[in-house]
Amino acid sequence: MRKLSDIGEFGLVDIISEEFEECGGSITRLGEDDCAVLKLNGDYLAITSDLLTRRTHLPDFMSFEDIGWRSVAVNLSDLASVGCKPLWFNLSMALPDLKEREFKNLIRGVRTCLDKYDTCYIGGDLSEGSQIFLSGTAVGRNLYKNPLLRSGSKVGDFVCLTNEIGFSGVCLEYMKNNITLEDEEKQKVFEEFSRPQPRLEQGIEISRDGGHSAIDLSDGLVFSLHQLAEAGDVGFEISMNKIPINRRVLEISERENLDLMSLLRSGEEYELLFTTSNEDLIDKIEAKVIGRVVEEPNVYLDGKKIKKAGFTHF
Ligand SMILES: Nc1ncnc2c1ncn2[C@@H]1O[C@H](COP(=O)(O)OP(=O)(O)O)[C@@H](O)[C@H]1O
Ligand SMILES: Cc1ncc(C[n+]2csc(CCOP(=O)(O)OP(=O)(O)O)c2C)c(N)n1
Ligand SMILES: [Mg+2]
Repeated sequence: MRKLSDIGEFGLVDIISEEFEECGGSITRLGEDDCAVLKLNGDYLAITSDLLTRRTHLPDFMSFEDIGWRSVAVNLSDLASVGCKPLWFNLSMALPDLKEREFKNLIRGVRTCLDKYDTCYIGGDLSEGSQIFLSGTAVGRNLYKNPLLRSGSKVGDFVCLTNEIGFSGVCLEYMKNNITLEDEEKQKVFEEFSRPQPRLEQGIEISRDGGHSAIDLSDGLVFSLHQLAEAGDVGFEISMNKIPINRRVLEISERENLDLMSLLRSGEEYELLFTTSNEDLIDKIEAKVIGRVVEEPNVYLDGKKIKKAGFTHF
């Protein structure tokens, strides 16, 4: 009998999807987008859940405040990727017997992130547990009746990223392979990892100014390119030299002999990958064009197909 690790995260989502009919009011299908998007009285609402566990998502260098921040940010990033403004947030927690101060710091991190993005805390649940386990749920609304779905890419569109990437990959290399980082580099890498910035402003502008599709990079650039291309039944032609890898990341990679492709697969980054034909939008939000949408399915990097690989659970 197969076990979950033989089936993998996406196989498991398929098993769940087979069990349920399409849901009235939902314009997304189970497993296909970063959020469920629901049409209600002419409005588009988005709802998403993302969870964090100590072993998989929360390295020891993170403070309790960082952990609280991150539990909100990863959920708001999903709302950003469908171009929705966050409204409400709910957090369920299983916790070991922490010190009161640690718990208060965690909650302060939650509050700081919610305040930054003008989102209201509305409830949750608490249980004791052997390890930290935080499951957030966020609800948002699309102001422009143009929720960004993964399926919307059009041939000829520009393929874009909202900002530079790369720190999460360096962080993973540091933790897995113990690469050498100077103190200041280490501090920057840890900070970038601990405080992801959901790209809500850009996501909302992309939706307003006619963006066609979007996804966040939580599973890594390479994986997300494949997911976005597949969902739109199109292909992407990407130029390696256009991918905006942070200058300091490049310096570290060169010095430590890191493989750039593995950095692009690392995941746990929260920039948006999106498609649009609107060059004014790209200029306005200072997005970086990394390639074009083409008819031929698959993802081509400098003309060569790249394998769909990234982080998956189980
Ligand atoms: N337990 C589940 N039940 C139904 N759908 C799920 C479940 N877990 C994941 N999914 C769906 O699979 C897709 C990918 O999930 P996830 O990796 O969490 O998305 P994201 O990377 O955008 O946070 C989403 O559409 C999500 O709703
Ligand atoms: C510092 C660090 N540790 C571990 C990883 C490996 N990793 C890549 S993606 C990922 C989890 C992605 O989060 P997930 O729970 O799939 O988020 P979602 O896609 O649901 O938003 C992990 C642990 C990493 N990239 N960086
Ligand atoms: Mg995932």
